[in-house]
Amino acid sequence: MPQTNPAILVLADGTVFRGISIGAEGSSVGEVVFNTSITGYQEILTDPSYCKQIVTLTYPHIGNVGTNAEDVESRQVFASGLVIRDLSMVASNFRSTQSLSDYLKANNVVAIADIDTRKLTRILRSKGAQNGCVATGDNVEAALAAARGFAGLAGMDLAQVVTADAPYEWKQREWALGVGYRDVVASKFKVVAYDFGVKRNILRMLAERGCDITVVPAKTSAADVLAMNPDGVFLSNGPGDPEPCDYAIEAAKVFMDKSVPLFGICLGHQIMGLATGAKTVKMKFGHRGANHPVQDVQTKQVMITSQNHGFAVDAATLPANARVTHISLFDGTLQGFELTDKPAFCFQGHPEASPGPHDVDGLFDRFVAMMEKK
Ligand SMILES: NC(=O)CC[C@H](N)C(=O)O
Repeated sequence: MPQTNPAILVLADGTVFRGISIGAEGSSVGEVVFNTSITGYQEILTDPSYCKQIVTLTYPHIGNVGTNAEDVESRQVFASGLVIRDLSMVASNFRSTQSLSDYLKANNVVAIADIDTRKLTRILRSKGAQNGCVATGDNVEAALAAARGFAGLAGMDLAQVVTADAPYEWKQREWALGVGYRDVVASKFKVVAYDFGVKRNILRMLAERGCDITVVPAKTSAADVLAMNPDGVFLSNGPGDPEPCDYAIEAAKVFMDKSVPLFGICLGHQIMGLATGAKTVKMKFGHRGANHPVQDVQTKQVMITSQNHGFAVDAATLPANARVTHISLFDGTLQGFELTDKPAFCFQGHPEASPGPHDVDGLFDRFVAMMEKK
């Protein structure tokens, strides 16, 4: 038998799960959430929107394809911890360069396996998301105190924490088998993308469609962006509560006012909602997974989407010039809207997938068409 180190996950309500450590030594706090995706653990770990969240994967068997240097959505792991049922004993994939456990250790991520993730998920679903602490060892009291000491995500502006320090150019297109990543050769549109915690696959999908992209830090003013003379502005996904991101909400108002083609995803969608005067709310346990049905309310078409959010725009508070375009078929919450008098639209889920289905990637084409028209 290989040697195993004990680890615990303690929820703020006092529930204790005992398992084994499969990552770094130490402890970590955050909001405990669950994701129902079957694949894509490396993309999930490196999605900046998981900053200050401990991610539970409901799929029971994780790690079977190992990890590699390509399947990353940002510069580092952002999830505050990983919780799984069973770690695969072997990593078997032609692209794998490191086992999941070694990857977690190398990236200093505290992670626990061998716990009843079904029980945990049922607790989170019935009581709602709650704060927790994952730690190596068995100091339940310290972990409980840490879990209860975590302030929670409501009111937390994390976009300014994870964003890039300085602007940079993005050239990389989508990954292709046997080729890997290639760079854009000729581009048609100049896009400025706000980095609130941007996932790389969004940038890759824009580059694939002929966009020359300058990524800018979260607090870049609208005036500085307009001085770059963009054909369109993109507002990215990101962690935390959208409401305190007043700098971004102000910038979005300016782009709407000046009729600059504007596209927002996830946190970007919530920021656009707030910019129209609508309100956002914290959801009970949010949406995280790669199998969420979303309906286009005009065509009635149902698409299976990738999701990762814990806040939502309250559709009832949207102004008269906003038209609801998409709703979640799980709970009826708002999934997308557009302005009827401005070239601006947004989506709550993740059209870039990574991981997940590509049913909604037409939204990227829509953004390009909007810039073309302009
Ligand atoms: N993926 C995202 O952009 C998440 C947005 C926001 N942090 C939320 O949880 O709702």
